[in-house]
Amino acid sequence: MSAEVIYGRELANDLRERMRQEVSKLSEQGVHPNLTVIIVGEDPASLSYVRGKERASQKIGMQSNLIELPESTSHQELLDLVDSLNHNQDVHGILVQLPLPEHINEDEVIEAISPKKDVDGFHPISIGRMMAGKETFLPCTPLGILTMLDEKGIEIEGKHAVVLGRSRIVGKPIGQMLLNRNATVTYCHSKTNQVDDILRQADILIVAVGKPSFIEADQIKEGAVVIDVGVNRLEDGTLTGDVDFESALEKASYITPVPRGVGPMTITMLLHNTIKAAKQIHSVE
Ligand SMILES: Nc1nc2c(c(=O)[nH]1)N[C@@H](CN(C=O)c1ccc(C(=O)N[C@@H](CCC(=O)O)C(=O)O)cc1)CN2
Repeated sequence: MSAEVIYGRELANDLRERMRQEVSKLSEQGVHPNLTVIIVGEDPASLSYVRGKERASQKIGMQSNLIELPESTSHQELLDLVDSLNHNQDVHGILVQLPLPEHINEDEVIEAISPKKDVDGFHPISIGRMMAGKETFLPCTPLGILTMLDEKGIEIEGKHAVVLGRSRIVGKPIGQMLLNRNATVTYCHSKTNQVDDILRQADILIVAVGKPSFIEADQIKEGAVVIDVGVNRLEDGTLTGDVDFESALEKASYITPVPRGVGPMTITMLLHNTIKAAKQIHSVE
């Protein structure tokens, strides 16, 4: 078998074109969706992601503010900034780029963001609503993954989905979101026993561990759908996923590449959530 490769980049481009039209319609109604992104410090990867978010927003005609703060910014200064953005009527989406420097308490900062503007979907209220299966902002990477599966017509209900990784951004929420769609979900992590036996049972395998080529073909069930969320920069500067793409290609039915797979969908879903926030705040359709 040779898997079909799911290119998130292509789907992201189609979706962003539709969003561009939506933003233009909203502007005619006097609503100008605004995404404000805060970055603290100068981590090169994070800087590149936030600039990507700014570019993507501007390309679809959305207003975007990028606030770059020095590493020395205090916890209180960041909380005060978030508070002022919560009260700023012109701002619809607030995103604080993670990770934050160690002296800042990430949880407190996330909890300070108004749930109405929580376009990352990381606020405990958003997470709680997601767990209850209620309408809310869903975290961008998992939402991008579900959108890719749906776009390909891949059945989720009744399937055994195995999630390797339990991060706040990807692992935990994607498992819950697949459960909400009636998949049978198993989480695996660094302390899981006999992990390979579990991985080989996966109809849908989500890998988000941040270790280059961690998963090889012999850990994958024949015909599985393999979603690679890893973004690992190698010493030679190339980017690779958590899955050994070439060998997995022969075993899977569908597979996402790195780059051009899940990554571009993350930013696309952020734009989607910001448009949704603007519509909700202004009560327009
Ligand atoms: N507040 C948040 N912080 C972080 C998030 C998040 O969703 N919200 N996710 C990650 C980083 N991230 C977005 O912020 C992100 C990672 C990767 C990509 C992406 O498009 N990857 C490309 C390759 C890009 C490259 O060449 O480096 C791909 O996979 O094709 C987008 C966004 C952590 N922090």
